[in-house]
Amino acid sequence: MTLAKKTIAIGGDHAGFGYKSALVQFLEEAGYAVKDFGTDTADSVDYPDFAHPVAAAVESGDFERGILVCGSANGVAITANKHQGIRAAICWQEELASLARQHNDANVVCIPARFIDIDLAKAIVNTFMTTDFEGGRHANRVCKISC
Ligand SMILES: O=C(CO)[C@H](O)[C@H](O)[C@H](O)COP(=O)(O)O
Repeated sequence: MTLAKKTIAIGGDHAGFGYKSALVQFLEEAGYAVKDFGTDTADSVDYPDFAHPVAAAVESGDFERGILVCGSANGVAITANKHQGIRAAICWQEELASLARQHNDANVVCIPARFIDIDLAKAIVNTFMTTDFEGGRHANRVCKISC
C-alpha cells in the first residue's frame, strides 16, 4: 500500500537536521503530507526531546508512519521504542526497511545520518513507505512484542 497523502511524522536531532530537511522535501514532492516535529536548526540538542513527540504522534494513530533521524539512529530508536505502540527499526540498507515492514510491521524508521548518504536515506524511506506488512506467521510474532 502506498501511503500517498497520508501524514507522516518526522523528527530528529542536530545530527539529523540536514537529512531531515531533505527528506521532508522528498516526501512532499512524492505527495505525502509531512509534519516536522523538529529540531529546526543544526544547534546541538537532545534527541529524546524530538523522538518522543514523533513516537507519541504515531502511537496516537494521528500519523500513519514516523521517521526519525540522528547521527547513528541508536538514540532515536531507543527512545521511540519506549512507547508501547511503536515498532521502530534502524535501517541503513533498503532491504532492512523492506523487512522491517514485511516482517515486523514497523511504524517508525530510524535513519543513521552520519553513516549513509542522503540518496540512500531517501531510498530507505521510500521503501519503508511503500512496503506492506506480510501478516501470516509474522502477525503472531508482532502481537507478542507488546501483548
Ligand atoms: O544517539 C546518538 C548516538 O548513538 C545519536 O547519533 C546522536 O545524534 C549523537 O549522539 C549526537 O552526538 P554529538 O557528538 O552530540 O553531535
